[in-house]
Amino acid sequence: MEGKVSKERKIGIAKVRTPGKVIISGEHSVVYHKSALVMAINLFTEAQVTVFSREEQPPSIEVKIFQRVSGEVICLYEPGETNDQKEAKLIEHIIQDCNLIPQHKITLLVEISSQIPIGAGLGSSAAYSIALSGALYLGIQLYLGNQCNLTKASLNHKVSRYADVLERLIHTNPSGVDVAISLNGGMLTFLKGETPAQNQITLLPDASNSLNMILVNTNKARNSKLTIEAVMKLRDEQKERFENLIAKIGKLTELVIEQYTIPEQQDQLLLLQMIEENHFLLKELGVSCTEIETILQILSKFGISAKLTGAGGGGCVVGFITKEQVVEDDSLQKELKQSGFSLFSGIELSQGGMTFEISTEKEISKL
Ligand SMILES: Nc1ncnc2c1ncn2[C@@H]1O[C@H](COP(=O)(O)OP(=O)(O)O)[C@@H](O)[C@H]1O
Ligand SMILES: C[C@@](O)(CCOP(=O)(O)O)CC(=O)O
Repeated sequence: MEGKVSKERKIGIAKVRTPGKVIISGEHSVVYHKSALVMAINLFTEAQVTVFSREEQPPSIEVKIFQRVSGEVICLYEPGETNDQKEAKLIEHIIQDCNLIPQHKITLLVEISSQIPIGAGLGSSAAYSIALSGALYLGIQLYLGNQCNLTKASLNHKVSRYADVLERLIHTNPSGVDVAISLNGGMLTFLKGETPAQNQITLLPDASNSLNMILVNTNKARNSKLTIEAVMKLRDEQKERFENLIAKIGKLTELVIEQYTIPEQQDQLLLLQMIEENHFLLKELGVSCTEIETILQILSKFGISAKLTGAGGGGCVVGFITKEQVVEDDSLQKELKQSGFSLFSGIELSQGGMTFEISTEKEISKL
């Protein structure tokens, strides 16, 4: 990619890395101001930006976005023909917010790479929004020579606002929970406020629970936007039924949060029952599908309590077992595979959230 910009002076490189997530309880109801419990997982999206200052005319701020998928490089965004794209709107927003005047001659080459499957309910859109926003912001700061003034807090603040802009363009009405967990990492509870500034985020540093978690992908790609819109349709067409279901999921989630935060109240079997009840309510809300139900049946044969995670309609199922429970992994894997599903291996909590690395000609700094 560098060959394309040989007449330009390289200023530096910045990298942003941020995790995906699993919603333990509260998907959909979180959009309607009920609490959600969510954890970051060890699958990451990374964006690397290389910053060039151009010498030749005309002045302009050029951004190109590439994605690396299985060794192949695909162009996601180039200036010119694709200006109605969501990425173009984000770039415009960040340029304005950074007061970058068009007299500048700057090229930002962004390369995205991701371990998070897209459209699987594991927060790929939020991780993409954060990684891209962070890379663009850091690229501009590098160009302006402002990198020494950056603090982690100010970066988090900027990136959460920018990522929210892109998430709104990808989804219809995101709650903000995915951006919050990806930025912070670990485990947290999230309550949507009337404005994003009023969102309540409570980090759960010591949230340890005696349950083990497994993750299964239906391999049925779907779009969160459509599922969120289907729930909005239910709200508009069957108000009472919708409100009843959202209230029940909200209450159940509060009880699940207690299980994770009040050690004296921990009751593994009760928690497993609540996971199953949560799935039943999500199914009633209309966001399950045949593939998810088939996975639930398979998992139940192995004694695993499970629910869909994320927007539903496809995507992933999260299953829980007690530490004492023994599951025949090979048989489970075989049965899931035969039906076209995949069991993730090695998925665990990611304590860290978004991280940055900046390198100029002279220095390397990590934030
Ligand atoms: N790594 C990525 N690169 C480019 N776009 C992405 C990436 N991840 C997510 N997206 C965008 O987000 C959309 C999927 O988001 P969504 O339906 O919410 O699924 P998920 O549950 O995985 O977040 C994609 O259609 C695409 O527009
Ligand atoms: C359905 C919802 O609660 C979670 C969506 O998660 P995902 O996009 O499927 O990863 C929507 C939201 O909170 O914005």
